[in-house]
Amino acid sequence: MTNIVLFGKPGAGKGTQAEFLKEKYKLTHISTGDVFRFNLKNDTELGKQARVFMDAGDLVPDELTTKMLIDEVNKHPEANGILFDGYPRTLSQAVALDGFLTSIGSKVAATIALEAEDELLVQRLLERGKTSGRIDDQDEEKIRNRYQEYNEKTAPLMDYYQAQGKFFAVNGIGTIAEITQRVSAVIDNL
Ligand SMILES: Nc1ncnc2c1ncn2[C@@H]1O[C@H](COP(=O)(O)OP(=O)(O)O)[C@@H](O)[C@H]1O
Repeated sequence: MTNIVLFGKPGAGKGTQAEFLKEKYKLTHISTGDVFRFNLKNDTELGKQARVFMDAGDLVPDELTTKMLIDEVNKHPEANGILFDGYPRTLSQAVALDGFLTSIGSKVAATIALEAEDELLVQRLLERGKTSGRIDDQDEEKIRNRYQEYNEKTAPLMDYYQAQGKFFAVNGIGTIAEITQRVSAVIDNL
């Protein structure tokens, strides 16, 4: 199983790249943001619990997120490999993911970060907010809060994966195809 973690700030293009990479490498794409939004839309119990955090641009608590993630992975026992998009976002989630993958005889092969500056990303999100209907993309203050969450809770994961020799950063600015190319070069070298 080749499990890849796609890493990057909000708006870095993880979801866009995932669409191409999952086809190219026959991976199962799990986006925690998409799963949460599906639950919000369908007003499930999980959706009810996650809504207040998501709408404010806060991270959903680890326990809830990790349980949901493990349930998602378990839905795909036949997977060739999983493309994790939006998980892990905290150290506790990264440790939980390692523990879970070890328990099923697997591991994270690489964490690939899409890099771009905050100012460019905030503009991208505001643009996306005009059409996506996502409440968390429509208000600059909520967007800034997501960056604060990222800087405080998610950025430390770079060191975590670097210490395991699994962290790769690629330039996230360019055409979609150029960036797919850069990420592919990392995967092809694993
Ligand atoms: N791993 C996670 N841990 C906690 N909350 C999460 C996680 N993944 C997604 N969420 C919640 O869903 C929201 C949207 O996720 P996503 O679409 O991946 O965001 P973004 O576009 O900001 O990268 C996050 O702001 C957060 O509230």
